[in-house]
Amino acid sequence: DDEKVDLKEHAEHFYGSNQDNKDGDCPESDGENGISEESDTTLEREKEVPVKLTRLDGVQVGHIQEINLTPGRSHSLHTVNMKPLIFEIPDFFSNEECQHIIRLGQEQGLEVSSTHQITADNTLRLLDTNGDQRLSLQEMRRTIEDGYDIYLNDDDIREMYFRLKLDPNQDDFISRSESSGLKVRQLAAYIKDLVSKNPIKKSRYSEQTWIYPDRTKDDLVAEFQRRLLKLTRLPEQLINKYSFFQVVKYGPHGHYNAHLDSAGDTKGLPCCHLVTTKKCRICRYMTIMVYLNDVEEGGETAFVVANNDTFSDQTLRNSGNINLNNHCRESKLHVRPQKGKAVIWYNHFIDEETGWFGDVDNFTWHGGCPVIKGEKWIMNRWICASNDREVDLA
Ligand SMILES: O=C(O)CCC(=O)C(=O)O
Ligand SMILES: [Fe+2]
Repeated sequence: DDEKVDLKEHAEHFYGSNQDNKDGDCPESDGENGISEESDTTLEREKEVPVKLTRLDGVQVGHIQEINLTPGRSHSLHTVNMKPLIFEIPDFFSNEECQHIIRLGQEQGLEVSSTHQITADNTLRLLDTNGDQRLSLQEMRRTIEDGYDIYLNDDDIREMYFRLKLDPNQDDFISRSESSGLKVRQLAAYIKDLVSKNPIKKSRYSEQTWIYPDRTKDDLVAEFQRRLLKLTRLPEQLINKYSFFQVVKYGPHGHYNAHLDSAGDTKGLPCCHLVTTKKCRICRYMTIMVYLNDVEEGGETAFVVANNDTFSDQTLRNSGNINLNNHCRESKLHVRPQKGKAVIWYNHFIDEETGWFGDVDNFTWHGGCPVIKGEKWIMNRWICASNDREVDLA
């Protein structure tokens, strides 16, 4: 799953700042003093008003709106949270529909989810964050998380030091001289071996498959597309293109550590859905996730920093709360899995000037808490957009 690698690589550097490249094709705005009195000119201008992205109005937490998504059935849209904006639709899928999607996934065959290839190349960056010329346990933990997307606790790290003879004086610090004996190749091999025996240490412990609506002549998949269009009221090009979705199964201990489903944009990288190169960023405007079964225990979707006053990438990473396998309860908001329930959120804001793809919403950091009992099936549908409205609407 290459794109997850990209998400991780790029996401880190990008949030927080707002340096969208807004020159070029930005439509002329009629600001306060640009309004013409002449009616024909006004008409002319109205024709040119560019299509905008839509964003449902949450109003306030607990707000319920009746919505019409499919003939003969009524649905309701519940506002779960405002920061970030999250909605739920109970019974978005009926029991039969959930079964049907699970079957589609099973028929296609699930594969182990992966986010990162552990390679023995020498790119590991030792994160001496406080610059004291030695690595604390926390700094080593962060080094391994960043380098390999593997989540260790202090005892795992001590065990690793012992096996690799990295910390002979056992003071829990890797000094400069100790780190000179650190062979990245050896470390990578150790981590690889540890994870093969202990997949629970991976950031994502699940199985998955992709379903492509255009290749799947399936009535429900087509119906799903229609429901999305009615729900989101987005231009249909956005719904019809890149319409593939993921079916995911978590077994006992299955989890997905916290992440953003999309990346920010300060380096001006192209969106991954528009290019075939690896140097790209994931551009997903919305996430629609549906629980396909009831989980006996655990498996909540956790929004790690929801409703915090401020967001800091470093604070989040140092807190250890990305590791939902160990820190699920520390998250600020939990959504309970419930068969057929859809959870919907916006990974990006709408850019005020362009009316199109804006900044990433850092408050959407989220993941799946460990399944304690039973299994958990979900489907993930992402609605992609980019900074180029013309390309998106083509
Ligand atoms: O399993 C969950 O609740 C969250 C899954 C998720 O965030 C993802 O697959 O991107
Ligand atoms: Fe996600």
